[in-house]
Amino acid sequence: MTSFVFVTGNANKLKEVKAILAAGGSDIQVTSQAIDVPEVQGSTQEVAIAKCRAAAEKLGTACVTEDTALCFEALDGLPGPYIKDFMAKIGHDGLNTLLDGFPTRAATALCTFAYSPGPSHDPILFEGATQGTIVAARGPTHFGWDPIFQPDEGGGKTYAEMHGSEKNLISHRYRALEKLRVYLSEQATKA
Ligand SMILES: O=c1[nH]c(=O)c2ncn([C@@H]3O[C@H](COP(=O)(O)OP(=O)(O)OP(=O)(O)O)[C@@H](O)[C@H]3O)c2[nH]1
Ligand SMILES: [Mg+2]
Repeated sequence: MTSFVFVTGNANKLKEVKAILAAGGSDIQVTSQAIDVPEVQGSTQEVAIAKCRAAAEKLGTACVTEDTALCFEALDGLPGPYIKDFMAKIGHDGLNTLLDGFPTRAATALCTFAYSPGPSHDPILFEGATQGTIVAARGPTHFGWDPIFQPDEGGGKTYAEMHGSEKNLISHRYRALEKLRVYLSEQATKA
């Protein structure tokens, strides 16, 4: 059996991670720690590495962190890793308005899990992406920008309109977590 400490302050992320692993029949046990770690500016990979490194130093043990970015094609990938601040300041309507006048509303939801074997080690990254379109908000509003992201594979529904089990089959988080799961299973077999 494998386990990891997931450093996140986001209850929705934790819930989805547990649901995705359970749906896949994985025996990986997840415990969570809501410690505050700084998030630097930079590429999604630089942000993920710095956050995981800081979390491992603070915890003094191996850990997993996760960063989610929402990248607009028309804006060359922005807001990207800064989506949290954009959501907080301009919300669903503002994010839609931002794209008015551009030829495309295409967007990529990008999830980056980072695994650190412990302090002073380089974190390893696992990325997952889901392509979609930014639309006027539809569906329940309990998780971030779910109501304005309509994945290409979602049969016309936004993430928010999907049942959790539906989102978890095609989501950026599912795709990245699957790579982490395979890596941890391989490590456990080697040990
Ligand atoms: O609609 C959504 N569907 C998702 O699947 C999803 N995953 C993350 N987010 C939001 O995007 C920002 C990422 O920032 P983020 O990666 O720094 O996360 P966070 O600060 O909330 O938690 P953490 O850093 O403690 O893990 C935050 O506003 C999250 O709420 C999502 N919104
Ligand atoms: Mg964060």
